[in-house]
Amino acid sequence: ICTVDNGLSDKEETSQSILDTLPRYVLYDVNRPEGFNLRRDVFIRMASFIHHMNKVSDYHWILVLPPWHRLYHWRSSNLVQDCLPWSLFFNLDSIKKSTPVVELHEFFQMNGLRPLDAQVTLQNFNMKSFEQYPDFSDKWEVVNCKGQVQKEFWNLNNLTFTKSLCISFQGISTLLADIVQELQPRTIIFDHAELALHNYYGRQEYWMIRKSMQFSNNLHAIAKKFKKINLTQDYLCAHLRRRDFLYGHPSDVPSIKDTAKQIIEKLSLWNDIKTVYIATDASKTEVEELKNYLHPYKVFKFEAGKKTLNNILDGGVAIIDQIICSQANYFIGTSKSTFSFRIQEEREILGMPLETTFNSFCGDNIECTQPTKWRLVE
Ligand SMILES: C[C@@H]1O[C@H](OP(=O)(O)OP(=O)(O)OC[C@H]2O[C@@H](n3cnc4c(=O)[nH]c(N)nc43)[C@H](O)[C@@H]2O)[C@@H](O)[C@H](O)[C@@H]1O
Repeated sequence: ICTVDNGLSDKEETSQSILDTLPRYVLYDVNRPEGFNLRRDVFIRMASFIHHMNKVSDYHWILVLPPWHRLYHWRSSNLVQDCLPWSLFFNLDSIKKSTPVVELHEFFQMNGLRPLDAQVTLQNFNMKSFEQYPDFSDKWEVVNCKGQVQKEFWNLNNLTFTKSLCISFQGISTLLADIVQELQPRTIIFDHAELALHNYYGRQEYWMIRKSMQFSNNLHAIAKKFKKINLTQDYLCAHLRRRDFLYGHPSDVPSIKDTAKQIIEKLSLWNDIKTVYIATDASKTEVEELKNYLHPYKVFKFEAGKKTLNNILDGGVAIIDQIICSQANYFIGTSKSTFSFRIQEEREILGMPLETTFNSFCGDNIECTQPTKWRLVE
């Protein structure tokens, strides 16, 4: 989807009066190592910014969905996982009902090879070492670039920019409107969009955009089929985030033995549940070890066959895990994992009872606090 095929070139002149009637576009990208579910959160912030622009500006603004591109956590090295459209994972009709968005290839059909008017790389303000009380006020400032500025987004050498600048940024995503007001671009790309914070986290607008992010019908159908065959009774879903979490958040990740112990403790409180569904990025060996500890409970895990994996890729498999966990009778997730947060949100949207949703594993022998209950606001 990252090709330009309509033949429009940057040489084509369009008169100012026509330009004034055309929509304007915001593109964005996120810090490379960030995972899928943090990126979903950044989308909400950028969508909120577009809503704001469409309230305050004379132009119609459209958000260009950044293609999914070789995420660090997608581990199947035999699959090509570049430049994937959002429609592979999400129901675009649903997203479009709440926010004006286009896929990158649709943007190219409209813009051709014209350079983007502006590339803005967001960066943090330098903290002065003597600053005892950091200043958290919303602010931005054009500055010298701190490090390397991304030159090729999504490996596309045909995406060029007329102007490129770095901006120290601290504040909510709607503050980006001031930058747009200053630069007056028709097309602009923000890099490191994750630095722009939520406008109203957990409020009405947040949930309106969040609800629109439904997964694709195809992924729902695969999850439904798996459940129909395997999960015929009430089940508990456990999301075990491991791999980089083992050293990133060691005190939040229990050993496999303790994970089993904590699952069995929960099951003992819910007499009707005798089946466990495991969603995890753990290795096969760890999953087998867990299954042994959980014996004689029935334990299931979704494994995509070769053909299915080729179609839905690693990202699709992860979403199927999330769909199945969202619909479970009881959910226990990994503290601080956005993968688990998104499941909890989905369960709120589905109206699952509170006590079955906001539960997390604790590290071995640690009395941990349970997750904040971010309730849905209509
Ligand atoms: C330490 C931080 O962790 C953050 O991860 P965290 O919030 O859990 O959640 P995500 O941002 O989604 O990144 C974790 C990725 O790991 C895979 N993964 C994790 N759990 C599962 C699972 O149960 N099933 C399947 N199939 N895949 C899983 C999946 O690709 C997922 O998008 C990252 O966003 C940050 O970049 C950073 O790495």
